[in-house]
Amino acid sequence: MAGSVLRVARRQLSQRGGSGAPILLRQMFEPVSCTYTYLLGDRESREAVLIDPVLETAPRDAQLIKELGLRLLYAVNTHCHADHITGSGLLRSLLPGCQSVISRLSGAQADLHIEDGDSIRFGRFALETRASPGHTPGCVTFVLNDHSMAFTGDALLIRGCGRTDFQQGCAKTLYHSVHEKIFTLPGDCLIYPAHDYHGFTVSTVEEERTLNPRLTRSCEEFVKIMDNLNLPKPQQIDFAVPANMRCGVQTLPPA
Ligand SMILES: N[C@@H](CCC(=O)N[C@@H](CCS)C(=O)NCC(=O)O)C(=O)O
Ligand SMILES: [Fe+2]
Repeated sequence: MAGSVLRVARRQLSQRGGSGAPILLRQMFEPVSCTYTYLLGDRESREAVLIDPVLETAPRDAQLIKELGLRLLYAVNTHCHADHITGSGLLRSLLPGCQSVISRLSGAQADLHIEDGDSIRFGRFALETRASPGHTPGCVTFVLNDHSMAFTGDALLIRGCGRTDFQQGCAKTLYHSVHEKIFTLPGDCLIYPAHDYHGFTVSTVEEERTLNPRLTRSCEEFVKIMDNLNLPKPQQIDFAVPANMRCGVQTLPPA
């Protein structure tokens, strides 16, 4: 009895932000590319960040941010997306004060370039940047500072992972990224991916560590699986990648 009460108390604590205060979290969906955009905010300071916005749904996101009385500091990208145009360039115009963010290794334009170990602060919270290359060389995973949730982009999907057959992808690199940068997080750490094609919304480190059909295999077997996915290329790749190298807009005016 005492043990179960303690476990519940621990879980409640871990679902709060690093400061002990509850974080504001919204998961939003863009149905054409099946992309999840995440809004995280500090209820006290009203500072917020948006992860992986999509061009077409950026006006929706901006409206929600205004309705909730939040101040968007950063529109961040987990990587240079191949299947949709990022909304980060449009959001910095719609919400003055917002800065676009992407990893330096992506080679893409943005107001701020981040690297492994960098923190993105908003109010009492912070997102730690963990380089998780393999799907692309510049992929990063964002981990809330209390390690209660991770935003894995396309490195780790629910029961899957990002493909490695374009944008200088590398299956062996992805395998090591997931095992070393994501599977080392606490088992009850929530996994929020950039996409889902099967109707799932969230997973945990423990679930993926034990049930992911690709990443529970050896590295050698994983590479074979990834070499034989034979997926059609994303419909928007030919114009999305060049656009995303420019933050999703033609020119990047001053922030
Ligand atoms: N049909 C979609 C593209 C689907 C796709 O290729 N998804 C990528 C992630 C976005 S770059 C992926 O890595 N998929 C892995 C998988 O196992 O499905 C479209 O045309 O946009
Ligand atoms: Fe991707």
